[in-house]
Amino acid sequence: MLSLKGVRLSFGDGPVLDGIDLAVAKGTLVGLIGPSGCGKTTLLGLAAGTARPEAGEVRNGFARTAMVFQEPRLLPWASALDNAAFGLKAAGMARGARHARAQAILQRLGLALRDLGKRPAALSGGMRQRVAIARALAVEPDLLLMDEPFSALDVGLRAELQALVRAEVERAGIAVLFVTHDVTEAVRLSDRIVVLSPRPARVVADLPSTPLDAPSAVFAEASRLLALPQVARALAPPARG
Ligand SMILES: Nc1ncnc2c1ncn2[C@@H]1O[C@H](COP(=O)(O)OP(=O)(O)OP(=O)(O)O)[C@@H](O)[C@H]1O
Repeated sequence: MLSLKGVRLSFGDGPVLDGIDLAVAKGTLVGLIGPSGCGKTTLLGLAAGTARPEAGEVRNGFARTAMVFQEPRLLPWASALDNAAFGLKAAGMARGARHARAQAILQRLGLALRDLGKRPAALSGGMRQRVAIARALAVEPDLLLMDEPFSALDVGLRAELQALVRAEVERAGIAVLFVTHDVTEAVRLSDRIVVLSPRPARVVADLPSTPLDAPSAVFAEASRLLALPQVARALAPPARG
């Protein structure tokens, strides 16, 4: 279980998060939406343990937490296979074993055998993000934190990769907390959708959800959610001025 209770965190220009209460249980997929700049990435940092709250409490009771970012952050000199196996190498796993595990995951995520030896510069953006996701899954996390992991991808590819990731996390019973600006993504992946207010963020809605696949069902549910004022506010484009 990951739990945040009464969490506050400020930067020089005031509080970013204030009074955040949020729990993520084993094996559940929680989508996090909120206005631009409200503190979603900061919240993931607290969950990952890279930041500490100034008030309140963050408890991460999961054994292994892995992270996927919006951009792949791969080692440019290493092959797709070595990038995917990076966490396993760091953990001391022998070369043959780590390559076998990384290869199996890369192939399930849609990489062809011929691509495994290629460096990131020779891969498409979609393939690079598959490698980044494989790197996170290879360490067999029980909590996966993802910060807009599909937002740089084309719409068709996005839906394909969302379905593949959902199959992987459901297969392994991984809990997921992911940030998105795309309500259809939240609907495709989430068991719960948590909505944050503008900065300083707090939780303004915590909505039960059921992961959906059929496009008509996804769009119907997305429209229903967008009719909720908190959701519409969370996904509105940033005000210009
Ligand atoms: N290290 C930092 N120092 C100072 N301010 C920061 C720092 N990191 C983030 N902020 C500020 O905190 C606020 C929240 O940032 P954060 O990246 O968590 O928001 P976000 O909801 O993920 O944004 P977006 O939706 O645009 O990705 C922003 O106003 C940002 O400028």
